[in-house]
Amino acid sequence: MNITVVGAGAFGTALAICLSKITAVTLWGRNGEHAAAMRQDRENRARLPNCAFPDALEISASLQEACAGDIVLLAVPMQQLKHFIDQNQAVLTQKTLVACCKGMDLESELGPLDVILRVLPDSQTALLTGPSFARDIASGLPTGLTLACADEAMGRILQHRLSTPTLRLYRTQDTVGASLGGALKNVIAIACGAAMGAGLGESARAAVMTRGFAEIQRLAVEKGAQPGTLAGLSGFGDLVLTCTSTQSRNYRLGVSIGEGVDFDPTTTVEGAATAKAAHKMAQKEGLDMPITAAVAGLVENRLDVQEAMQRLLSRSLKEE
Ligand SMILES: NC(=O)c1ccc[n+]([C@@H]2O[C@H](COP(=O)([O-])OP(=O)(O)OC[C@H]3O[C@@H](n4cnc5c(N)ncnc54)[C@H](O)[C@@H]3O)[C@@H](O)[C@H]2O)c1
Ligand SMILES: O=P(O)(O)OC[C@H](O)CO
Repeated sequence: MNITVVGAGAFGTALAICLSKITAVTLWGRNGEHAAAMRQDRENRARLPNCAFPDALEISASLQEACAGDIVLLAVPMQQLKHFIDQNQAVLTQKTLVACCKGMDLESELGPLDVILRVLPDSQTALLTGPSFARDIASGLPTGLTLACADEAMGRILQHRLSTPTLRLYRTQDTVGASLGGALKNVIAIACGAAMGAGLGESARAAVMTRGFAEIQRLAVEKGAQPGTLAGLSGFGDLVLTCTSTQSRNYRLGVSIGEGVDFDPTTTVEGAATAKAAHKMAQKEGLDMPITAAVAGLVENRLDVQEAMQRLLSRSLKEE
């Protein structure tokens, strides 16, 4: 049975390359010229250069044609997801929709699955998340991800359909925990990058990462997540990767903020919008999330790193 990957960015391309080694996959991109170039070059030079497509991988610019199978992986940026689902409801009805994006919708503060279900309430949905860089997955390096699906039977099916010899999926029914862990780790990665970019040191980064994890747990548990999910790949695992690697765009945005240099505004950096959405949500819930508030201030240019760190350090002393 065919699997469709929607979104010919770095991550969609990496998943398509990896899965096409075990099953029939069609990668759909919205831009016809880009799709034609990928078909001719047998690689995605724009988003994931030097990762050759397996012969079996099909490329299409027609969503109708690409969505012939039953499973559709959605690898568009979080802030584009609602628009994409709205525009393509007819094609997506009756499909099992696996969101592969990380973040919270800025307008509604919803995660990917709730964004989908608001438009297509009867859809079967799941979330694929966890520590992974597109290039690692495409290169066949060993990777462990979380497949979150509220329906256990469907979760088992997807776990088996989407695992490969190098991509090992763990299953959970806790979609809230998996979603919020993946969304909020990007916010903390921006904070860690900012601390490093400003020369505050690795000890400061470790403190920000750890106290950031406490914030992730606080908000996610309030929203119904299980603490064990946050300790897993989708939470702690992805936090560690994203807060410590210059491969991460969220981390690199933070470094640029800390260094006071410009960052390419066209780069997909999910943590920027998510920081604003999470800050709003925390305020509404009356939750203390000072690092998230600081990152919202940094990305909105209301604060600089020294002010943000001063605010964090001058808070009243407390129990851990
Ligand atoms: N790159 C990674 O290493 C990685 C790893 C894990 C998860 N993710 C997640 O995957 C998601 C996508 O990230 P990416 O790295 O592929 O980003 P990217 O910037 O490389 O690509 C995004 C793609 O989405 C397409 N797109 C944007 N709006 C669209 C729309 N309305 N309709 C159809 N297509 C649209 C763009 O044309 C582009 O091809 C993000 O949520 C990210 O957090 C990325
Ligand atoms: O490049 P980033 O910061 O979007 O991170 C990519 C993945 O989410 C890491 O798991």
